Amino acid sequence: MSRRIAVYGAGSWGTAFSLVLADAGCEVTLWGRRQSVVDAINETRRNPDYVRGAAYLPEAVRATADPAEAARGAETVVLAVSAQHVRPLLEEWRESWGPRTVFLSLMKGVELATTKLMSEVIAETTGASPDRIAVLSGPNLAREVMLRKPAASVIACADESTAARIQAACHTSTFRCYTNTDVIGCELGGAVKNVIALAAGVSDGMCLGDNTKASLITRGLAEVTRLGVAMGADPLTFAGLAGMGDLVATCASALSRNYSFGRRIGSGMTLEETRALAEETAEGVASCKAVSTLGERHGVELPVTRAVTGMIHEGRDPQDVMDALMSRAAKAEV
Ligand SMILES: NC(=O)c1ccc[n+]([C@@H]2O[C@H](COP(=O)([O-])OP(=O)(O)OC[C@H]3O[C@@H](n4cnc5c(N)ncnc54)[C@H](O)[C@@H]3O)[C@@H](O)[C@H]2O)c1
Ligand SMILES: O=P(O)(O)OC[C@H](O)CO
Repeated sequence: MSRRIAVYGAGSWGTAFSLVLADAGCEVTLWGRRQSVVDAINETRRNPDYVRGAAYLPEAVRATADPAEAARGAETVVLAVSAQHVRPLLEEWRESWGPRTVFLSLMKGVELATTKLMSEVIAETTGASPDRIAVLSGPNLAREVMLRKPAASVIACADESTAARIQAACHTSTFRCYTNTDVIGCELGGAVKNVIALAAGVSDGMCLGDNTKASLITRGLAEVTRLGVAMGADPLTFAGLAGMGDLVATCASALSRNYSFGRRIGSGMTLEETRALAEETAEGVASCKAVSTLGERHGVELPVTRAVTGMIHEGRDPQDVMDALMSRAAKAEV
């Protein structure tokens, strides 16, 4: 008998990940907020609002706008809405899930109001224990995954057997999943790479060149590793798919919303103009501020994250921010 899985969020990643689950043999119920998106998926097997022109969804994916219907019979709940909006949704939906439901977060963000990671928000709102909460993170641009181009990812859970069960539900010939027990490291890697991708985009928007971008990415990796270690993560996680892997994909791809957002800022657009053009979720825009706060709380310096926060939340000029980064005191690399 195939496994039934509920995916909440019919945006880019929820839709593409539903295709992966169906390819792996699962029956998927995909919850979408808007009835028009749900109808389009059921009638055309495509999601024109988010992943235009991509592959057709398999018949094993059925969409609904009713969260309770999505939950029916599902042993695993996959969460793919924007990080800043998930808490009230979980509070609204939690009654429809059973006491043994396993949660898998696909979200890459830190809650601005509380500086909580998504696994913490899930634990607080649902009461689930750590062995029932997993996260998936890695270099996974939705459009490429939807076209079944080969990709890899990490599933992290404190309980190895839970991670292995989820791995079995989404491992396919084009989507290769690894397991890990470092939930904090994988989540931080996914959230902070969005912030560094904003910086990489700004750099490209300013035509600063590849040396600048490589330096920002590498020093960004150093700062997320420092923060992760201070928060209890394994530093090796950041050398893996959820760290370096996702930085490479996101900081170099025009498909990345965070990179594109930063690029527009760097090329001289105002924040308001940039926001108006961003149709989908660029999580780093809110998360940079939350990550800055985490750095202050843990006594960890995060110069690139601070620079991005300065540009996005404090109206600082990109050129001034770059000059300030370069004029920091000279120091040892590690
Ligand atoms: N798109 C990707 O390539 C990709 C890959 C890996 C991880 N992610 C992560 O997955 C998460 C979802 O991203 P996405 O790309 O699917 O975003 P998206 O913008 O394509 O879709 C966002 C989803 O959240 C829902 N949503 C947004 N605001 C809401 C609100 N106020 N109330 C209720 N629902 C709301 C939308 O209806 C939609 O289903 C993000 O945390 C993102 O960082 C995205
Ligand atoms: O489009 P972005 O910037 O949200 O990035 C998408 C994925 O997280 C890449 O792994």
